[in-house]
Amino acid sequence: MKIDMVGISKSFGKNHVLRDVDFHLGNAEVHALMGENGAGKSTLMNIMTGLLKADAGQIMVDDKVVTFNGPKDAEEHGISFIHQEMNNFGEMTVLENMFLNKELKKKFGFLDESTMRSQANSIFHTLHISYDLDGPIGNLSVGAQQMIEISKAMMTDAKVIIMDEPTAALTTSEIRSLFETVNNLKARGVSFIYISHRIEENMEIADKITIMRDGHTVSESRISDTSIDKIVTSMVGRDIGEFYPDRHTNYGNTMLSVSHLTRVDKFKDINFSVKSGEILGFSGLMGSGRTEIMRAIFGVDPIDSGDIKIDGKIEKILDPSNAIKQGIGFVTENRKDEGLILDFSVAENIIMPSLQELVKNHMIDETTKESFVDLLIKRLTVKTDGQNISVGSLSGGNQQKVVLAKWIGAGSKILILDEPTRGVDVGAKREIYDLMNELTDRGVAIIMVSSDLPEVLAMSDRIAVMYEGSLMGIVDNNAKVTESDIMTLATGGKI
Ligand SMILES: Nc1ncnc2c1ncn2[C@@H]1O[C@H](COP(=O)(O)OP(=O)(O)OP(=O)(O)O)[C@@H](O)[C@H]1O
Repeated sequence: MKIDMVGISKSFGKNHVLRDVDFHLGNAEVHALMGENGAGKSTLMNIMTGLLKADAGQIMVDDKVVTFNGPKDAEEHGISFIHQEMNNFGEMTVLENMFLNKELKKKFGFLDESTMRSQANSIFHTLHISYDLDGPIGNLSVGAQQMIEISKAMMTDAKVIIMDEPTAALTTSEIRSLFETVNNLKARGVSFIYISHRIEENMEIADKITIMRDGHTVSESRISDTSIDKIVTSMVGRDIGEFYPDRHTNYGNTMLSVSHLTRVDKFKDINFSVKSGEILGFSGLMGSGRTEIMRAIFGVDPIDSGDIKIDGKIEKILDPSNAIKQGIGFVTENRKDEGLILDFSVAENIIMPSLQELVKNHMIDETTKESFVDLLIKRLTVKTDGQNISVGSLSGGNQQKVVLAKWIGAGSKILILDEPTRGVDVGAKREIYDLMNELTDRGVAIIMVSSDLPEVLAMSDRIAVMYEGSLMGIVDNNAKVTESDIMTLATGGKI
């Protein structure tokens, strides 16, 4: 099936998000869609799937003009959207999730469980996967849940599958099996629209690539006719030079140290420290306990034993407000649930941990607040229509920048960044790396949890590697350390 979108425009109020955009998806084709945060990719896809209505333009399926009044219309044409935040109900079983709102019934309204089971198993068979249909879906890894989403799409006989940042939370081997599945389905005639900020992956999996900038399509090319440099330049409209800035280090005192930190079933006997001016990378597979350690340090989860020292003094951090008082900031990996209040404005979110400094005579000093927020929005180049619009209406990458702005504004001395560049475009990534350098130059201690190995190797001064709740080692990062050394430790091996 092929889809052509022609002359698509869309505005939200005064914000012209898409202007006369063309997008062409061929039959049995993997088509990468790239562009900076806020370029309009999700909006375009929301129009293709009937979630939003375009102000102008046409959608054609196999050369026939179609009108989608809602997601059901698009689904009936075989178009399926797998969102980044999957809408699974963790307590429900795999089978229940797969047939949610699409339950098969026998006569008299009884559930036709055996047919549902055999349909689910037959899709699994096609995709060469196998999961326990009766286990809670919440117990599966993100990668496995993604496979279930693809299975769901296949059950609706999808001919076009749109994936938004599908590999952001996947391990290397899960990425391999996802790619295998995509190629497998492509061979059966399914097309994919693949939205990802990871250029190397796009080059590997896609046949074609469309690049958007500021609500326009700037180029469409075959992958074989383009290069990483060309893609980056057309995305940001300029040459950004190297991906990673140089690190120059000048350490001060130890700012944070933990000894024998243990939380039963999550992590055990963790010992490490981080100095002022240092970036300590935290590597490890999904579920290895990295985020759990950070949550405990920030007082979100309790610890069972061990000590946390700040500036050489043992501190009991019982909740996040204690942690903030101790100068700790936490950019969470899960910005939607923990990092931001989506209905609140950009300004309200940014000032949250800094309220005390902005209050004069029991009132927020509005002028100081405005210039404080404005400075941070400019510093982090947050693309927003103003500081008073709701954070929920920003694009994903810009929401991430707001979380960063919040903690930088709070003047944190110890900054924990959990997957700080997930979902962030290349240009903005570079800005975040520059910012990390600037913060460490000012004496901030940074702990960076990241699943992006090139990023860990480029930006960390030392790298701590976790495996199944244990710290396997902390390596000094020098030119000799390789991705495969880190992977060896992360999978329980020794180097
Ligand atoms: N419901 C909405 N109301 C108001 N503005 C919106 C809404 N949805 C999107 N926007 C705006 O449209 C612009 C494009 O957003 P979109 O999510 O399409 O970008 P994107 O290219 O997918 O970005 P990212 O890579 O960060 O996910 C942004 O400026 C965003 O603030």
